[in-house]
Amino acid sequence: MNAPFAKMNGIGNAITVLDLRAGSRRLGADEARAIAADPRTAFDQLMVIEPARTAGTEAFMTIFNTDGSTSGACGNGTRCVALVLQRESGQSDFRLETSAGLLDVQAHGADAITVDMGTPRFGWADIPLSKSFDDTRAIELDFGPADAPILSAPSVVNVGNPHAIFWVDDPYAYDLGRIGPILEHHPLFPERANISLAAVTSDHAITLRVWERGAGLTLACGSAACAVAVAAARTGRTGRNVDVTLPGGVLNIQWRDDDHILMTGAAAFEHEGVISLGAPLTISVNPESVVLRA
Ligand SMILES: N[C@@H](CCC[C@H](N)C(=O)O)C(=O)O
Repeated sequence: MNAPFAKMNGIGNAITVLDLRAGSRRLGADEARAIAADPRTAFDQLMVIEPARTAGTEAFMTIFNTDGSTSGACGNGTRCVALVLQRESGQSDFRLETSAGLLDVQAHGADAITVDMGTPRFGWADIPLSKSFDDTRAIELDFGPADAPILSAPSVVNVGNPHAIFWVDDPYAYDLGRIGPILEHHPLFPERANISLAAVTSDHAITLRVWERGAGLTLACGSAACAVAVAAARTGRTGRNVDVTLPGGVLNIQWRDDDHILMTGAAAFEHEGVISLGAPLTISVNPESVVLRA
C-alpha cells in the first residue's frame, strides 16, 4: 500500500503525518520504528491519520513515539494534522479522535492553531501511579543524593498521557538527557511518564524543557506544556492563561473555567512524499515539496 506522508514540525517537535485513510490498514510498531529510523521521515511522533471511528469526527489519529510506543495525546502533532486537513479541505474547524478522546481544533493558518486538549486528570490512579497519593500537586519522589536531592516533589497530571513536572529555578541547569530516562522508567510510573523541568517566571509565563516518554529530549512537547500550565495554576504558581517557552518556541495555554485546556501554537510543513508499506518499506520524497527555510 502506498501512503502519502508529510514531514512537519510543531515548534520544532519533529512530526511525521502518515495518511492511511484510503483503506483499513493499521500500522505496526515495527513499521513505526522503521519510519523513525529513516532520516527522510524521522520523527519524535508519527501521527497516523485513519478513517473516522466516531460520528461527527473527521478522522482517528494513532500516535506513535520514536520507540514504537503509542500515546493518547500529542499536542504539536495534532496541530500538524489540522494543518494537513485545512490545506486539503479549506475547512478551519475539525473534530479529531485519539485513544484518549475527542479533540476540537481551530486552524486559522499555520501560525495559530488551537487545540482543545480536553480536561486534565489529577487522581493518582488516572496518571497512573503505582501507589496511592492523596495530593498529586507534589508527590514523594526525589532524584539525587538522599540527603540532598537535586529534584523533588513533582506535580503529576494526565492530559491524555502521563506527565511529571519538577519545579526548578533554571531548567537548563540540569543534565535532562541523563536524568530523563531514569525518571521516565521509574517504578512509580507503570506506563512510564513524560518528565518536565519547569521554571515559573511570572504569573503568566513558564520556561519548560521536556524529556519525552518514548522519544527523549525534544524541542517542544504540547501535552507537557498543557500539563505544566494546569499544574502551575493548580498549585497557585500562575494564573490560568500562560505562555510556555520551550527550546523550539512558545505555546499559549488557557485552562478554561469549564476545565478544558486550549493550546495555541504554530505548525509547519518541511517536505512530503510517499511511503510504500511493504517489507521492507520504501520511502520517496517529492523534491518539489521541500520547503526552503531561511
Ligand atoms: N510531543 C507530544 C507528546 C507525544 C507523546 C508523549 N511522548 C507520550 O508518550 O506521552 C506533544 O506535543 O504532546
